[in-house]
Amino acid sequence: MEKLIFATGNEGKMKEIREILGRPGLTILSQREAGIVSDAEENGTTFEANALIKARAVAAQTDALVLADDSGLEIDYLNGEPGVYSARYMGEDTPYTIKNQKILDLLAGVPEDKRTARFVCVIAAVLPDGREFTTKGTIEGIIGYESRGEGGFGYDPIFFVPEFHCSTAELTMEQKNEVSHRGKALRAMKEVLKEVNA
Ligand SMILES: O=c1[nH]c(=O)c2ncn([C@@H]3O[C@H](COP(=O)(O)OP(=O)(O)OP(=O)(O)O)[C@@H](O)[C@H]3O)c2[nH]1
Ligand SMILES: [Mg+2]
Repeated sequence: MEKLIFATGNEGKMKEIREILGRPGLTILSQREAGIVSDAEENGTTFEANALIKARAVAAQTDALVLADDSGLEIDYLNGEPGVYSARYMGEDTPYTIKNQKILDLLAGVPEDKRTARFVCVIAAVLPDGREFTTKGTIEGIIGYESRGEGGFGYDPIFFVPEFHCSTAELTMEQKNEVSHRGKALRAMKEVLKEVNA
């Protein structure tokens, strides 16, 4: 595993991925850095399906190992929404300040024990020989009463982790990666790839 291409267009994910998987001797390229344009349509209904769709679309254009991340925020009070549609919730180009405020408004007056939520991340790998693997990671938390913090990306300012008493946007990247859905799924994938000698 000397080179891998990550099938994502999300720079926030890419930063975390480099921090979690990075080691001397391993080149990690985003699909853009690899010069690959993906035509993946994320039309699956599960994180697993969409992660595989993204990984396969890039793998079809390279001989390198390809990984992809499909992730999202499940809010129990909203019946699991936005879930697999997290990036598209209220429109892909709508700023997260607006999306986050909308969620805070939808949960106005809802008591803490009903504000439970989780981030979910599925990592898919497509190996040069065609084998495919997926791993999953989650982090449980609650939707806060206000946006807090500047770190991370997306919904991080409204996602509070009880053991840290703050939002994931208030954690350092190192702290977030240690406990996050993405950190867990990527470390599990590292083990899988080691086992299959990829
Ligand atoms: O605050 C957050 N902290 C996180 O750690 C996190 N992980 C996922 N998300 C949300 O879920 C969508 C994924 O959707 P997604 O997997 O389709 O990714 P994407 O469209 O952004 O990029 P790509 O990888 O598909 O190119 C993202 O855009 C975010 O809205 C997060 N929000
Ligand atoms: Mg996407």
